[in-house]
Amino acid sequence: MGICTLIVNPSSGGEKATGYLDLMRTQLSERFEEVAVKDTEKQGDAELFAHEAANHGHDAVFCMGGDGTVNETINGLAAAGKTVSFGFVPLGTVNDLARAIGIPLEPEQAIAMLDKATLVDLDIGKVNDRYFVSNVAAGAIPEAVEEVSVEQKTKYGPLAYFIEGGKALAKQTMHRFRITVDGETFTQESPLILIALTNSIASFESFMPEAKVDDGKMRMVIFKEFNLLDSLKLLPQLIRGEIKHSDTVIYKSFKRATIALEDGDSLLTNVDGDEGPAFPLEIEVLASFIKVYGPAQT
Ligand SMILES: Nc1ncnc2c1ncn2[C@@H]1O[C@H](COP(=O)(O)OP(=O)(O)OP(=O)(O)O)[C@@H](O)[C@H]1O
Repeated sequence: MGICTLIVNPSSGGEKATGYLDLMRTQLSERFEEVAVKDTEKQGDAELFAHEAANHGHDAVFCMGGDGTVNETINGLAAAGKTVSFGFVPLGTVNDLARAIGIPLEPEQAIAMLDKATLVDLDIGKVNDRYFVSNVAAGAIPEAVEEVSVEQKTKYGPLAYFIEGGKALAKQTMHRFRITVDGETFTQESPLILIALTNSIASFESFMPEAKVDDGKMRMVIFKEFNLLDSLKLLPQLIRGEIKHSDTVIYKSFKRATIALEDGDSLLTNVDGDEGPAFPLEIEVLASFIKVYGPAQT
């Protein structure tokens, strides 16, 4: 048995969370003798609540929310450095970690899954002083993602990111990066660098099919300057999950990397869907760092 904390972001996914609270509380009561529910009110609350729960010796921390809430909860747990199990009900637009682990995207099913859930190992990433569970992006796409409005998300769902991202890539703003990947240093001009910890990026599950949640590695995809013909070649490769074979990208599988911006521009980064740290970036994978409730293995 034991004690758990349930962090709820009432604003996530069009204010769906509160409607599932009773169901989730009942489910957790089957496993834990005490369930402490904490509602978030603003940015940083989920991180603080997770950190407190870990320091108070709670056995597990769950959250209900989108990727932002999941990221904050992981940051709170990782910074506390205690062994606390993690679980979540995906309520956002994108839900990349849920897709990677195989947690149902339908909240009722995700809650029901906890009945027979098993704890699985999960790699997490660290970029400068922040932790992440899914991806880091630098370049045109992160600049564009900041522009996606709540109205666009509601109307188009994850497609909103692709529309804005596609428009931004078409503009082809190149930046000069100095990159070190597991000891190898090179310089490359690129409009976009993506670092993926799991298979799914912006809800696109076949982006990196070879990425497993506990393989102790990350993948870096550095897009080269490309013309219309290149992008027509790239699209089917993307859809088939073969981006690593594309000659329009440089692909690296790695454990540790640094990325510096050489051309003096400032450039936004995006970490798990929200604005990330400034350059230079120091990135590393923390293999099997946390245990997460996932579907029972058959
Ligand atoms: N009570 C609240 N009211 C409004 N905003 C909140 C509240 N609590 C937390 N937040 C904000 O919600 C953000 C996280 O939202 P989250 O990503 O979980 O859901 P979402 O935006 O619906 O999902 P997605 O990003 O997948 O669209 C936090 O960064 C925080 O700023």
